Amino acid sequence: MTAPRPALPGLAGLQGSLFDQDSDSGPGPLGGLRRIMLGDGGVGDGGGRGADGAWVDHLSGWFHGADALFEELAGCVPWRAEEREMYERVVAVPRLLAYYREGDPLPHPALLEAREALNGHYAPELGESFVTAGLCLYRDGRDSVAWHGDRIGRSATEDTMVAILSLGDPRDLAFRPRGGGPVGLRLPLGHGDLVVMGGSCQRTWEHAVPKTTRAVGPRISVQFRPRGVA
Ligand SMILES: O=C(O)CCC(=O)C(=O)O
Ligand SMILES: [Fe+2]
Repeated sequence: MTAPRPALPGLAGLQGSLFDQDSDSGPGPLGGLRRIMLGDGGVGDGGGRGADGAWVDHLSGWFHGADALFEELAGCVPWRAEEREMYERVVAVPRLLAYYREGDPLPHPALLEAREALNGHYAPELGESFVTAGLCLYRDGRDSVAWHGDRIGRSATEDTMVAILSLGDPRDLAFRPRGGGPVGLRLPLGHGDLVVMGGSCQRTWEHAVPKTTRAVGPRISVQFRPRGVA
């Protein structure tokens, strides 16, 4: 039996030692980004998969003052519980959500700075800008997101990018080839980390945040996407 949980996490769950004390939150330089190729000779290529042009960029500790940002987002974002049709069934989504469409004011100025920094770095390669922001709150290790690709809209047929700022307790972001198979990459996302999924990643690979029995507190994921990608 699962214990009932409050709609919002208690911030007491946060481990103080994990967080820096800087109250001014913002993105740092992107020079330290590391690109990991998926398939095609990269990770998860055990089955001799052909070139699929999927990649993931990762940068640990991109954000400074990430604890202040976490607390402000946890407290001021209008988090919603949702149901979603998945595999032709309606299921409760085990995480809380908020969505900012193109042109909507973002809930914190540091997220605007993050988006500007990402656009400055990636727009030449992406050919457009990140414009929407999806926020997810994983209250504890029972919250998760199942295997999926962000394939609603243009990303069903075109290469694109989805950039994620991870805040709060660490959780793994796992990757496997579309349709199943062994996990090709398990990326532990820490407080203030940046991960960017690019190329054909949404079409040819799936990602998930698996449930964990580890004692983890809340995590917030901020996903920046271009127009028409969800
Ligand atoms: O929690 C994350 O960082 C991943 C979220 C995700 O994959 C999604 O919302 O599409
Ligand atoms: Fe996703």
